[in-house]
Amino acid sequence: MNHIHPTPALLPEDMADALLDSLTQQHYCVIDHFIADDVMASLRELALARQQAGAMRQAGTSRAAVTNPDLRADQIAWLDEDDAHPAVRHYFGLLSELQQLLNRQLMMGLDHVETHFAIYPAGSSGYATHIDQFHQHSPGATASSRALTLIIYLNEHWPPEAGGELRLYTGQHAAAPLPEAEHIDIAPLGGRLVLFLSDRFWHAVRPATQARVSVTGWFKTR
Ligand SMILES: O=C(O)CCC(=O)C(=O)O
Ligand SMILES: [Fe+2]
Repeated sequence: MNHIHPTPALLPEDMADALLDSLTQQHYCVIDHFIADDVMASLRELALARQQAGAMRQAGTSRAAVTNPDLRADQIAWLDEDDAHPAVRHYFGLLSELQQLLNRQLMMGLDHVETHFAIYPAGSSGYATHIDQFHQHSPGATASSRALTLIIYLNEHWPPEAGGELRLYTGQHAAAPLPEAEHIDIAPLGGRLVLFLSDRFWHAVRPATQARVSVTGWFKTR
């Protein structure tokens, strides 16, 4: 297993500045190498081990009220803040620093986070265009709303032809935009962080030829 050495500040200052600038200006941000390779490898290993152990289940969508792999092909496993695994502790440490930073600098009023691993199997259709706010919450979660979506990709090798991009629609739309509406495509490169305001961005996961591994979270207000 990988050895993880937490430092007093898990989030370097230049990274924090870039993140704040980008979030302020665009309401989303993409930060490469947000987590170190050893942390990524360790989280990835853990996600795959949970899958092997049968601890992941087919994700659902609230709209369909049932699992429907045509809408959403991923399997998920929720993460517990009390998990003693070093990589999970490191991850929650990062989230906590991030939450404090955003509350201090942008007054976001973030109260807590819910987070899960996600694995889209090789050859998956991805995740249809949606907004995160109206989704089913984790068992036992409160009805408070999702304010900020966070995704960290855990893919060691991801060639462009593998697809699987996160398609983020940059315009504001009352209903799901057409596939080619103004957007950016973000490749799920290992260590990359994506943050966006949960109630603002329609987004989709493009079909992928390889298994696509990530950890996704939502910071919620009270
Ligand atoms: O993995 C991604 O890039 C996005 C996942 C997503 O949209 C979700 O889980 O709600
Ligand atoms: Fe989403």
